[in-house]
Amino acid sequence: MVSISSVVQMPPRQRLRHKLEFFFDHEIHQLPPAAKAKIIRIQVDIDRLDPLGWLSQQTAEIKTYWSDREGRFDMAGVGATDILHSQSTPDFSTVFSHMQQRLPANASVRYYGGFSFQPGSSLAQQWQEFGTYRFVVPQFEVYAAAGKTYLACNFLLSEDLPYPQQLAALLNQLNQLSFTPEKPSLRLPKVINRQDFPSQWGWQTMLKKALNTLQKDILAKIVLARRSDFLFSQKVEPLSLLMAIQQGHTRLFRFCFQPQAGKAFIGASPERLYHRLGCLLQTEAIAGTRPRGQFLADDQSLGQDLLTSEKDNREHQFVVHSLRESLSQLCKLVGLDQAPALLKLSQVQHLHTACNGILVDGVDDGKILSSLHPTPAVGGYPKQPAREAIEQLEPFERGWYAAPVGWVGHDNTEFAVAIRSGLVVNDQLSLFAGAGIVPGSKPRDEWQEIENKIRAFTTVLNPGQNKRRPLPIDSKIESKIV
Ligand SMILES: C=C(O[C@@H]1C=C(C(=O)O)C=C[C@H]1O)C(=O)O
Ligand SMILES: [Mg+2]
Repeated sequence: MVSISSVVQMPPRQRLRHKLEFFFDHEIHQLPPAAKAKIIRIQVDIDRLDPLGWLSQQTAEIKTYWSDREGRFDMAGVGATDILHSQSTPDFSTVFSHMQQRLPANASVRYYGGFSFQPGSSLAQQWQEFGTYRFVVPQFEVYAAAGKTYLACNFLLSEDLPYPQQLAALLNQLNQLSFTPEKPSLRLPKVINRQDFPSQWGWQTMLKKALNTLQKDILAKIVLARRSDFLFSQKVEPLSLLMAIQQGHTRLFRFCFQPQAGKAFIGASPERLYHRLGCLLQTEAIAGTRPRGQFLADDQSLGQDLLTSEKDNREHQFVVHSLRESLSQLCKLVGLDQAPALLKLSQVQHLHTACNGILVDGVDDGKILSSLHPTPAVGGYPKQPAREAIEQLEPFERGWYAAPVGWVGHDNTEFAVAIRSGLVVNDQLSLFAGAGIVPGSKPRDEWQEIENKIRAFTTVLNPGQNKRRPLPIDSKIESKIV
């Protein structure tokens, strides 16, 4: 028997091992049968540890990272206790209810993952492992919240194996984790080639077609994206790239979904699709863009220009209008900002409108997600013709770009919109970003707008290029009436 004081001083692995052994020896027998069918989480407090840095040192194939925009928690996950994964069209409500059945009433147990942008369409080869949806409960987590760090183990009990064997399997996995004090490497291999899809010339042609359709058709806004492929001199570590693009204290959703070694979808998105806590729903419109200025004065004048731009406000209002439409169906009470404010990020500034609601009884995540996604911030308006036009016009498949990614908890769900994101496959990175096209859009300006949006990535890929003085990154949204 180990005394309490010696347990406190033990390194993380031993502490978790003792707690797991204690659980299997004593506590498991008192568990009600209903609890045995759900995910069980055993966790210990550990000394402060950066979850992302820790994750980058793990050798596991399956890795998951999620960092909350509001700074509520950071989760670095290794392995998978449960995986929901499919290549076919999902029924959203069934996917969510499957997760809910296995989630215990423990707020920190979550499924992490997402859906593809067009879950109704087949997936290109490079997105197969991600599927039309993929959600994972990590086997082990380094989890940081409210100034504390934890090491946690999640597991499902099996009825077919004796408990000692199940414990032994978990301890074996625990032994594979690494806890080295070394600082993770931020070094990225050299970029040896960049190719854009479409090319700048192809973009002009594509936008001409889109602008023609906007004139003739019922389509009022379409968001078109570009893919920029980077080839590195050697394999690139997705988490090193994610660490490298962490700039200042910008409030972003940062994520990495790595279903297998050498393949990961990473990103740092400013945009929330929705957050649900019980019946409280939070969503937002983010659309309309200017770069950040070099100096405070031109930064402010770019912001002012954005707030008063007729074209950007038009782009923005399609999103607001569509949110209003969706929330009028989903909610019994809706609150919306009266006018857009500026959201300042490290490289660009956007128009932002916050939107909240109280859900009608019985509205589940499946209904919320299928009603909101894709918002006209990443799809277009009206939604269906916009989706079809995107499929026709874009020369690549979006896969998980601009799709809902996030987590599902016991009575709490959050999805971000997976923009400012990239797919890493061994020595290649495909970066994605798009721009809202409305009548009056100029192909060259929209090309540049996208270039600005991926600058958080491109500055770290080409060190020395695009250097500019960092301006204050305002974490709060500057309220101004247009
Ligand atoms: C589609 C993207 O961004 C969206 C398009 C914006 C715009 O066109 O002004 C602004 C923010 C996002 O809603 C992207 O970054 O890929
Ligand atoms: Mg725009």
